[in-house]
Amino acid sequence: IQHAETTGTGTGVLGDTKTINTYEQSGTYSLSDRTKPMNGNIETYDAGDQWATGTIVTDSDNNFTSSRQKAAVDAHFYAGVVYDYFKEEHNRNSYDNQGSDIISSVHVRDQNDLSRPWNNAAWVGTQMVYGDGDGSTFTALSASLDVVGHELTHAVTDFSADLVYELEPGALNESFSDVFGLIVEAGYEGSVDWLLGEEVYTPGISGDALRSISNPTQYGQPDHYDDFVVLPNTQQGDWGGVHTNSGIPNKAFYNIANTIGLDKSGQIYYRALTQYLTSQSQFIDARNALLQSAADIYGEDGVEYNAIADGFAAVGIG
Ligand SMILES: CCCCC[C@H](S)C(=O)N[C@@H](Cc1ccccc1)C(=O)N[C@@H](C)C(=O)O
Ligand SMILES: [Ca+2]
Ligand SMILES: [Ca+2]
Ligand SMILES: [Zn+2]
Repeated sequence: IQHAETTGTGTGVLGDTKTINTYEQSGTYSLSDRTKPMNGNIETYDAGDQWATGTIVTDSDNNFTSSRQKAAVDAHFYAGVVYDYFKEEHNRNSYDNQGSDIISSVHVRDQNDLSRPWNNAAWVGTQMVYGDGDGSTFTALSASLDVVGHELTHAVTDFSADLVYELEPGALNESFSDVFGLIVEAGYEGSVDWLLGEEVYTPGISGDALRSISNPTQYGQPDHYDDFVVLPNTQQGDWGGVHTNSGIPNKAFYNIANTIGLDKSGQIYYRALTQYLTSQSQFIDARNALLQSAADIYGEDGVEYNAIADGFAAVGIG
């Protein structure tokens, strides 16, 4: 059978044209990127408005330009960008450092409410899933690189620190996903916006975002440990407010990155996530893990080390 790695074009959710890595088999093209030094591939599926993996997205002419294909084009392309970041910046081969498949599904609906579009995206332990958004709160979430970076970082976390998704460890889990989502986006776009989800949040309102790293309180998150929000450790309570209290370590990251830059911060944060943090790490443990990582890489009591001590002290930690 004839088959080959091919290069196609696609239209993204926001109307942009992207060049994508596809795979041709017997005249049909699919969203399977086999160009990376992985054991698996980067593959993108259409869940058919269910909570499912679905079927791999295919096209007859290698131009993925239909309306239904747009979210898949973005999920596929941005998964490759995030793969490249972890490989090039941290020499990590996919989320598990074993080169495993990176699978994404778009047009996913919430397992608890299949009746309407899903205003979210997630890592479900085996793959990324993206909702279409209802068009008011969100547009299709794969259209934003910081979302894709956020979700794939959850996979990295699961295969390293494995921070439990509740209370302070859960807020750290969320914060590390925001941190690397932001760093990947800044590296790709050439400048940092300190915002999360601005490209997909409230398509009818310009200039807003789901979260701000530089000013968490702008979107209802605390930016100091004194303002930690106690919520029930239940699904309704967002597992103790993991998306709320992530504002505290997010602000610490802003303080640090604003002092020593995103590249050094990324190296320190990656080392802490993969070498020192564990499933029950609390905010103070993250501070200490980041201090140790900075000392390992840049030396005890260096500018980087002190930026971390100061950045966390400013949010009431350490
Ligand atoms: C299974 C359901 C819960 C999963 C929550 C996922 S990990 C998550 O945190 N998703 C991000 C999506 C995102 C990321 C970056 C920028 C914008 C939006 C998230 O923050 N979801 C919000 C809406 C939430 O779940 O409260
Ligand atoms: Ca952003
Ligand atoms: Ca908006
Ligand atoms: Zn998350």
